Amino acid sequence: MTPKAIRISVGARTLLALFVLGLLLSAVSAGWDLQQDVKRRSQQLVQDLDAIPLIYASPLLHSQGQSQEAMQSLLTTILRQHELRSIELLTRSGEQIRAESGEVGEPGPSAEFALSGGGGALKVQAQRLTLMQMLQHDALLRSALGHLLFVVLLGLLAAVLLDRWLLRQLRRLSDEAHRFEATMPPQSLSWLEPEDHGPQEVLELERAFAHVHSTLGGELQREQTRGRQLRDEMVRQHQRLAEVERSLEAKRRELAALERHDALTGACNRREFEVALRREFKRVQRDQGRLAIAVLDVDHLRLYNERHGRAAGDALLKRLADLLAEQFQRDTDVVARLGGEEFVVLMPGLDIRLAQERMETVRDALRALALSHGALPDSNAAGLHQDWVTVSIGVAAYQPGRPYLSSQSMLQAADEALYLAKHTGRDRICLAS
Ligand SMILES: Nc1nc2c(ncn2[C@@H]2O[C@H](COP(=O)(O)OP(=O)(O)OP(=O)(O)O)[C@@H](O)[C@H]2O)c(=O)[nH]1
Repeated sequence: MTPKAIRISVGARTLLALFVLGLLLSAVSAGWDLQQDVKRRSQQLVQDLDAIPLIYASPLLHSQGQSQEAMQSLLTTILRQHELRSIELLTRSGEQIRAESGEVGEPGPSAEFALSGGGGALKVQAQRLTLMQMLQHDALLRSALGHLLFVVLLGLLAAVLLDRWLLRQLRRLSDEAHRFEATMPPQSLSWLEPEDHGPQEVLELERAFAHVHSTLGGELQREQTRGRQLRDEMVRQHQRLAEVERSLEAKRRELAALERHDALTGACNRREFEVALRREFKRVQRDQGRLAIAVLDVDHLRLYNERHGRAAGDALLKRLADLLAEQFQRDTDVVARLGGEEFVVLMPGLDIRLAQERMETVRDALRALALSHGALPDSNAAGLHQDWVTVSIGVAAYQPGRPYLSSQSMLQAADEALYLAKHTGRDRICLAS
């Protein structure tokens, strides 16, 4: 087993972390002690300065009776002995003698003393010691600082190891959790680098994470499948609804057509005709144009029904409606069944003569069909009647010089003309007067 293969538990790593913390605390404490020591040394320096006049009062007084070189030598000795920056003696005769260490850098504290017995004054200035100077002079301090550095380095090393062994893997696990995508397959241990040997707890955490991942993924897939099925069902229902709507629309159109057309013959019904008549009548009144109406009635339909049956009578009515539809194909023409065996044709733009001509054409076309009646009352009376189905027609027209007050009075005039045609022998056209 290589050293890398040894797994270190989270507990051990926590201990390591506590150790690092302890080291750091020791380092801080040592740094604090060092600072206090420096402060103490500064105070000591001031006290040393105060002691100088007391220690050297007598030699200084005595030296003033000697040569300047002797005084200079004494000052230099004191300077070196106490590691001063400078020392200056003002003799009682007013002479000024000075000795300097020649050190550069920041000056330390200074003090001035009057020498007892009228021996003049002494001015001293200490040298402020830098950390390096202190270290040079103090072996104990050097040793303390060395230990402090060692502890700090050890702490840093331990922190790096802690980060590599625990925190980095926890960070990766956290990243993985952020990138969590339930629809993607779980990545198992792939997020650990091959050379990584994470703590057991982290591996178990990762396994638990992968388990939750795969469970959620499965659940999500089931939900997605259910969602798809619901969507498909909705599409099917939507299509069914659309089919029902289409069929409803077709029925509605059929119904609308039935509302406007006669079920047996397919011609317009009475209501549709009346709407058209009112519309065209207003127009002709406004434009002072022409509008003709012809009312047609099958002659002796009752007898025909009795002879051939009602279904044959229906077929006859349908035949007549088709004939009229063929004859009147303009957009403005309206062919309608008023009820029973009675039809009406609305002919905008035609005066009474033209309408009569068109009706003659209808009669010719009906005759050309040669629909045998077979039950006409006088069919056997030679020369009076042919044995064909015939129609009687009454025609009325709105035209200049022949206006009607209303569409109804115009229709009534056509009806009266039809009545006349019926009562003057049928199979003919009568014009409204
Ligand atoms: N087959 C069929 N017959 C109908 C229809 N509507 C009405 N009739 C018949 O048409 C006949 C109309 O009879 P009448 O009013 O006496 O008129 P007619 O027999 O045609 O004689 P005239 O009109 O005087 O020439 C009745 O017998 C009705 O039953 C229908 O839709 N189909």
